[in-house]
Amino acid sequence: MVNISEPAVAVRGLRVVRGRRRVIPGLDLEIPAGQVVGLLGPSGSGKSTLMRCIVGVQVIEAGSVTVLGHPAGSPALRNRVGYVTQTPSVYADLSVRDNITYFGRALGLRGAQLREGVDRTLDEVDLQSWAGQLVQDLSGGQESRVSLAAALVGRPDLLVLDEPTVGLDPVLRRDLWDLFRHLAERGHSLVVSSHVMDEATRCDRLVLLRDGHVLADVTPAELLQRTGTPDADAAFLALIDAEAARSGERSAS
Ligand SMILES: Nc1ncnc2c1ncn2[C@@H]1O[C@H](COP(=O)(O)OP(=O)(O)OP(=O)(O)O)[C@@H](O)[C@H]1O
Repeated sequence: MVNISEPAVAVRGLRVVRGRRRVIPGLDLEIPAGQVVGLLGPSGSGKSTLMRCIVGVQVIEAGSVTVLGHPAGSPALRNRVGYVTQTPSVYADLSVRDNITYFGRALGLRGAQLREGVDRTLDEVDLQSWAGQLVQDLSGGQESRVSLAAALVGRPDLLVLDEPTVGLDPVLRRDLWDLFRHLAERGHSLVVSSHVMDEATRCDRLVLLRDGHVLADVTPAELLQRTGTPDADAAFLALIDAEAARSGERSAS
């Protein structure tokens, strides 16, 4: 289990170039352990890039990313960090149960522990009744839940989820956010990206990104209080407007 007095993730002076663009120009951030932290921001703001840095699959230009006390991507983190990308990464020609069993086994689960882990995870992502179905015969939302299950089955200390609720109906979205909360209460740390601002209120903490910068790193209540707005959508727009006004003042002076 994670030591919750230490941050789950510490990012210092991070710079990342993708293609010819510096998409993260210098970012410092701490993600506390045992919380659900939302990574929010417009398309192209750098959410997926930052997540790739956290799981250690992104080449970085400068800076450091420390995860659970180790450099991101270290072998010591292999079984401790779960990552779900926007594109489902499971085997289309295997059943739902066989996929989750395969990933559980790869993470070292065996025997009764493996069977119980697979059943519990199928329940959590609400796929028990689809367990015998081939993944290629599932809907997009069901397939993305199989990907989530594959990451969940090993009970990683840190779960990094890139837009896990895209394409899901409101009931499933609510159930998944309840599951994230339940995992955080058990000491797991979660970083969840989203475009959907109303999901912000389900997080313990919010990191709002824009153009690879941290625009705000606050609790949902602080966000509304700071901006004097009624909801997260309006708050985000208020922060963007305030930043544009500041940079306008800087370039005029
Ligand atoms: N493979 C790549 N090569 C070059 N540039 C890239 C690549 N992937 C992403 N980028 C650029 O990096 C920037 C950040 O992209 P990123 O995918 O991290 O944003 P995002 O906030 O996750 O967006 P979205 O919400 O649309 O998924 C964008 O300007 C994007 O065009």
